[in-house]
Amino acid sequence: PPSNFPRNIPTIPIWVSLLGFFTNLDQLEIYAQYIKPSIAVHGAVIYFFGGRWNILVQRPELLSEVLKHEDVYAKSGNQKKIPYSVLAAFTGDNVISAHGETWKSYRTVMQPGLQRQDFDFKGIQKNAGKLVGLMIEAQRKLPVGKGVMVNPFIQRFAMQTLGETVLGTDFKTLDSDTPPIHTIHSQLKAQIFKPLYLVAPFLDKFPIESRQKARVLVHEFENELVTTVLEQTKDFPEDDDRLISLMKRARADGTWTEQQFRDNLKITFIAGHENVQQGLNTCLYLLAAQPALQTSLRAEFSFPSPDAAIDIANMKASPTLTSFLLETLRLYPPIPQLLNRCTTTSTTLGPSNIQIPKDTYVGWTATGAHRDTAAWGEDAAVFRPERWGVSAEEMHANMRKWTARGKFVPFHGGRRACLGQGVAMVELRVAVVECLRRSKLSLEDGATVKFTPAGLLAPMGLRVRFEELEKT
Ligand code: HEM
Repeated sequence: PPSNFPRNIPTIPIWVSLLGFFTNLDQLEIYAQYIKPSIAVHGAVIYFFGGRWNILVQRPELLSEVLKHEDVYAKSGNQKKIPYSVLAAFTGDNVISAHGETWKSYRTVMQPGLQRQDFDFKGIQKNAGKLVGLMIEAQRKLPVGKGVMVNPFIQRFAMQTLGETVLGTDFKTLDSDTPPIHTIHSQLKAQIFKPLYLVAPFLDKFPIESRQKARVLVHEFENELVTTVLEQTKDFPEDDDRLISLMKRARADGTWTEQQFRDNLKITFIAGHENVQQGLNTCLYLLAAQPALQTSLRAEFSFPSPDAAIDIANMKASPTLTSFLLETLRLYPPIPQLLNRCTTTSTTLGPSNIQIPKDTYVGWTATGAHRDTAAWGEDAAVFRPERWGVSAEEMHANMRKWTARGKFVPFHGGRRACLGQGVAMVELRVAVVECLRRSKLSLEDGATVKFTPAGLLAPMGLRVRFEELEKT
């Protein structure tokens, strides 16, 4: 690491960042074996990622300090950090990665559209119903004992729901498994999240054939997305207050440039479906592995008829469902690590005075903060929903308190907290309840589940068996 990096925290050897590439360890195993022993003691470590050395923080007190001082730890996304990379072309300059006045202009336009209270919950339920129907149908075609590969179905659900809920667009991903946006995006993702390029993005400076193809895919994806959304929303009324209409008005009145509109549309599509997708994958894994949990969740809901609408208020008040989701997001945060802040001045972090020079990338491991034994107790790595409290009210209060303290940060916190948290939680609640009301879930016998080696955190290639329940 550079000579001006802090001396009082350890350095994780560079090869640890490459383990996901040349071993079959998943990122939870890599964290537990190679990062935790140092970071748990010192609260932060020096860590190689994204082609540079960074300061990676775990201890919640340090993390909340970073989140609070946004002027010192300024957002600096891929477009600034690795502008030449395929990843930067994919995500562009957007509401998640921008800083200062540019970010404010993005957030001012988008916040009212994303934090509405009147989303189409019936639409989410309809999609969740289709998702479960597709998975049950796939199960019927499999030999006894085999399970359905759930990720492709969940991805289609997450894209469709995002499209209808916030972009006013029917991507048709639940009616066909090969709509263009789904196909291009799947091909692109296979390229983008290769661990080697996440760790060493400077390789994108070289004329590597697969990366050049990935760049072409990025353009195809952007054009397909923009064209589909604009076509489907062209007749929306002038004063419409859905997110997409607010974004189109910002483009038309010059608040945003054409590229800013495109980049923010892309990031809404990406962040709006992928994180939910990975979160739901993990939910199905944990449910399938714990039949008793399914029984208690099922007992919490009663449905007067198979088509009865799900009552969202009832779901929020449900302690078993709430604690299940919070505990899932704690142990398996879909965004497990982020290194996208850069110091605007030299600074000192925490009581042990970690001296950080100007222009240093700082980030955190949510995996680590969520499993920090000083913050969560000796059983921090154990799935124990009861830790959230007794009533749903108490659980929500704990969530807010623990987010403010930096110990529960799946949606991060402070001014830059996720704008889609409300929608995401509703999607997860509805999808979980729909799955349980229609089926019993189990893992294939002897299945060993591994998580992703890098990037978003989720079980890889998860197969779940669905046993259809009698309609009540
Ligand atoms: C389980 C699902 C989700 C998770 C775990 C999640 C997580 C996060 C995290 C960790 C951040 C902070 C990123 C950073 O600091 O660099 C973030 C920001 C953001 N998320 Fe989400 N997200 C989820 C769903 C969604 C959805 C469904 C949408 C939109 C429909 C969304 C829109 C956003 C936006 C716009 C921001 C930027 C906020 C800002 O900086 O002003 N997210 N999300």
